[in-house]
Amino acid sequence: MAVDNDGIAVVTLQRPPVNSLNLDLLQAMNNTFDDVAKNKSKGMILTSASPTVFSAGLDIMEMYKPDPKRVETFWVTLQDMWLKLFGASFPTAAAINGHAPAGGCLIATSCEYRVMLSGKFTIGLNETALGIVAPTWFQDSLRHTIPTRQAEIALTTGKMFTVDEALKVGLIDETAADKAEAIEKCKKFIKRFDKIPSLARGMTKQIFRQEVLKKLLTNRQADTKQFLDLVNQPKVQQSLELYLAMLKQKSQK
Ligand SMILES: CC/C=C\C/C=C\C/C=C\C/C=C/C(=O)SCCNC(=O)CCNC(=O)[C@H](O)C(C)(C)COP(=O)(O)OP(=O)(O)OC[C@H]1O[C@@H](n2cnc3c(N)ncnc32)[C@H](O)[C@@H]1OP(=O)(O)O
Repeated sequence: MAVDNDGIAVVTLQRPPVNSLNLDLLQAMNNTFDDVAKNKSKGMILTSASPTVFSAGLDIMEMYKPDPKRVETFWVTLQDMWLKLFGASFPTAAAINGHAPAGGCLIATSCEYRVMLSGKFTIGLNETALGIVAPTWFQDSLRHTIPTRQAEIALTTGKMFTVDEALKVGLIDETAADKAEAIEKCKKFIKRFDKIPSLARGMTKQIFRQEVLKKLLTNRQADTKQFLDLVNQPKVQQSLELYLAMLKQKSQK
């Protein structure tokens, strides 16, 4: 992860090849978010070092034949990451310079503003298409971004939106021709708060988001248990094995 700081922290996800979210990356993100808060940055922009993938979502290897202690830590660290990002009092934006499926879409929708590169990229919560259920807080992040009806249809169909579709439904706010332009547009969004007192801004955001945050905070243990029960089901392990094989086969073509 690289952080450039000119008052606005640009945090670059840098875990080749596809920025899949494993325990180490999630821990690094949490430390970085804490630093951004401590350094009193004006705001934070999340982007990717990959030219084609913002993030491929959760690292499936963390869930396939998992070590019991590690997979639990993995999930709790993912919950922490979401609580810190969705609940950040400082302004957040995502410069989405590539595909953003599942957990990649979760990161983007946890931010306050999204600029995505024009091109053949897709973004969405595709969980149902994989035969799994997007956790409540994944669903809430989408519902917080696009109208409820479109969110329900997108979630139940596991829809991956093209850039044009994402713009039309409000899943992204703007498009950009390249990464530099996407970052500039995100900076412009964050600079809109230059004349707004930061305490009032931060508290307003937290009040606006508190219902959704509280849902996970009061249900963390049940949410973790639900995930662990699901991930340890033989049928889910079988699906993960097939999915990994499919991804591998595709990457070797
Ligand atoms: C499936 C989970 C089932 C049950 C778990 C139970 C509960 C789940 C709870 C929470 C919800 C889950 C949220 C998630 O985020 S699950 C992850 C969903 N992600 C995806 O479906 C994306 C999969 N990847 C892709 O579609 C493409 O890789 C992508 C479009 C992002 C990029 O394509 P590109 O052509 O650029 O790269 P590839 O050649 O496909 O991949 C390169 C390399 O990376 C490996 N890879 C890709 N994605 C993942 C991943 N998410 N985790 C681990 N590894 C991944 C891929 O296999 C290739 O590896 P290799 O062959 O070794 O080079």
